[in-house]
Amino acid sequence: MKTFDELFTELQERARSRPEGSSTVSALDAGIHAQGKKVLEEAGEVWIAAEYESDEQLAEEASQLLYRLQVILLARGLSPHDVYRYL
Ligand SMILES: N=c1c2ncn([C@@H]3O[C@H](COP(=O)(O)OP(=O)(O)OP(=O)(O)O)[C@@H](O)[C@H]3O)c2ncn1[C@@H]1O[C@H](COP(=O)(O)O)[C@@H](O)[C@H]1O
Repeated sequence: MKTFDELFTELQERARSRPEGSSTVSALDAGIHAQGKKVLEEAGEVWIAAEYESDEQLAEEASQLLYRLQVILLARGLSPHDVYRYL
C-alpha cells in the first residue's frame, strides 16, 4: 500500500536510475503524445468501471489513471505540489 506522494517519489527514482524492465521508464521514453493517450484510455476505463463494474474494478482503474497522471507530470517536470496549489 502506498500514497499518491509515495508513488510519485518512487517514479522520480525510476526516472533517475532507469532500471531494466520499468514500466515508468518505458512510458517516459514513449513521449508526451503516448502518455496523453494513456491518460485518456485510463480515464475511459474509470468511466466504464463506474457505470458497469464492481467497486474493486473501479478502484483498480482509478489507480491506473493516477499512475498515468503522475507519469505525464513527471515527463513535464512537474510534481504533485504544482497540482495541490490549485486544489
Ligand atoms: N501503479 C503502477 C501502474 N499502473 C499501471 N501501470 C502500467 O499500466 C499497465 C496496465 O495498463 P493497460 O491497461 O494500458 O495495459 P496494457 O495496455 O497491457 O499496457 P501497455 O502494454 O500499454 O504497457 C501495466 O502493465 C503497467 O505497465 C503501472 N505501472 C507501474 N505502477 C507502479 O509504479 C511503480 C514503478 O513501477 P515500474 O516503473 O514498473 O518499476 C511501482 O510501484 C508500480 O506498482
